[in-house]
Amino acid sequence: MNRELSMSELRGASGLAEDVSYDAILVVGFGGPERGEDVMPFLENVTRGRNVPRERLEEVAKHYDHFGGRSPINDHVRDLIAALGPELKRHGVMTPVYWGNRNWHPFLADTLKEMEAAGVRRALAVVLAAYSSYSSCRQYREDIERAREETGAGAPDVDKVRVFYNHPEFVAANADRVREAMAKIEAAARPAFHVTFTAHSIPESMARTSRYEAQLLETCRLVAEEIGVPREGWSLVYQSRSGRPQDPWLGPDILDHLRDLKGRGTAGVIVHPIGFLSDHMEVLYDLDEEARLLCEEIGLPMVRSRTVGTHRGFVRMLRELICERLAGARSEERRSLGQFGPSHDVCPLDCCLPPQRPARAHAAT
Ligand SMILES: CC1=C(CCC(=O)O)c2cc3nc(cc4[nH]c(cc5[nH]c(cc1n2)c(C)c5CCC(=O)O)c(CCC(=O)O)c4C)C(CCC(=O)O)=C3C
Ligand SMILES: [Fe+2]
Repeated sequence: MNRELSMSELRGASGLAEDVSYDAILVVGFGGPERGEDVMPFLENVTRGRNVPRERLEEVAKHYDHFGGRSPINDHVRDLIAALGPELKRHGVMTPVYWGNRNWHPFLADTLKEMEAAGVRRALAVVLAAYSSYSSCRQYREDIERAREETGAGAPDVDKVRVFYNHPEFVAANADRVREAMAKIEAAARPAFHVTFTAHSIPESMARTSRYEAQLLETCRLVAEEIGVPREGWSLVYQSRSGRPQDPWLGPDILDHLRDLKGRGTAGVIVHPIGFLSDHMEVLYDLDEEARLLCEEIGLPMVRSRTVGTHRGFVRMLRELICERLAGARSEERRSLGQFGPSHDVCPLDCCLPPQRPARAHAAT
């Protein structure tokens, strides 16, 4: 069988009475700094072992400094959990909700220790990333495993909910956000506006080991369909490119795309960050500062649409993803739209493998 066995399958295979229940939910975030002195240590955590040049780090540090060293992302997760808890209770789910981040406090390892102390044996992780890639799937799982090792023998088992890019509630929530943005444009001008979906760029070597691009395109297509925008009326582009300039990353870059739209005589643009779940630093800086400034320079009217954030439908979807797992592996309720079907609960062994990093064979001359 070409996939990792979950603890429940292992227990099932051993013939022991199978307990498919989880005794905690673990929300897993990216993490972000909340004060100036945390910016550099945070950036070092994010980029450890990753081929990101020092100059890029210093540049990104300035983005954070621009906002007083505070990323809003942790507040967004606090708000999301504050909405998710009552939503679960309304549906009879009393399971406690914990929160741990990959790159900043509260760190996963600290949360797992707290969970162990509270007697949690088995947790269901809600990873706050909608699409599959090494960065947005496997790296979260690796970081959870590292945190479990750090916690020791008593660390809870952690399974992860499926990626939800094609969940009807996710598509509908994104469509709603684009409609909100459209409402800000005068009705007569609206049809001439282009809808530009943006996502975090990743190295092409990373894109090759996952379904990131295909999933993004699918979500864009489904959202465009829901809001009635024809194929020529929308584009998927990429933002927040990092890494070394000589390594190819997914494009087109949003800034080149905006210039191109202007060149084609487009009346205006709605920019929707479909690749992100909240209006965090990559949205506030790379879109609201950088892209907006360019649009002002070239005279292209731009409306930035909001991410799903705490949209009620998005919160409902998270509750549904949790409930379908609590209901047991054989649950028939796995909603999805489009051509790909619901993604797997348990990642196959080759899911979102790390990119092949260029290795230096001999000293550069
Ligand atoms: C696919 C993807 C998502 C979406 C899925 C998900 O949400 O997980 C995402 C989200 C985010 N990325 C974020 C921040 C950063 N990402 C960086 C760097 C990188 N991201 C990458 C990919 C992604 N990133 C990659 C391939 C790199 C290169 C280094 C590496 O190979 O890992 C860097 C380093 C500096 C730089 O930009 O060079 C920072 C600071 C924040 C927090 C914002 C805040 O603080 O408010 C969030 C939510
Ligand atoms: Fe990132």
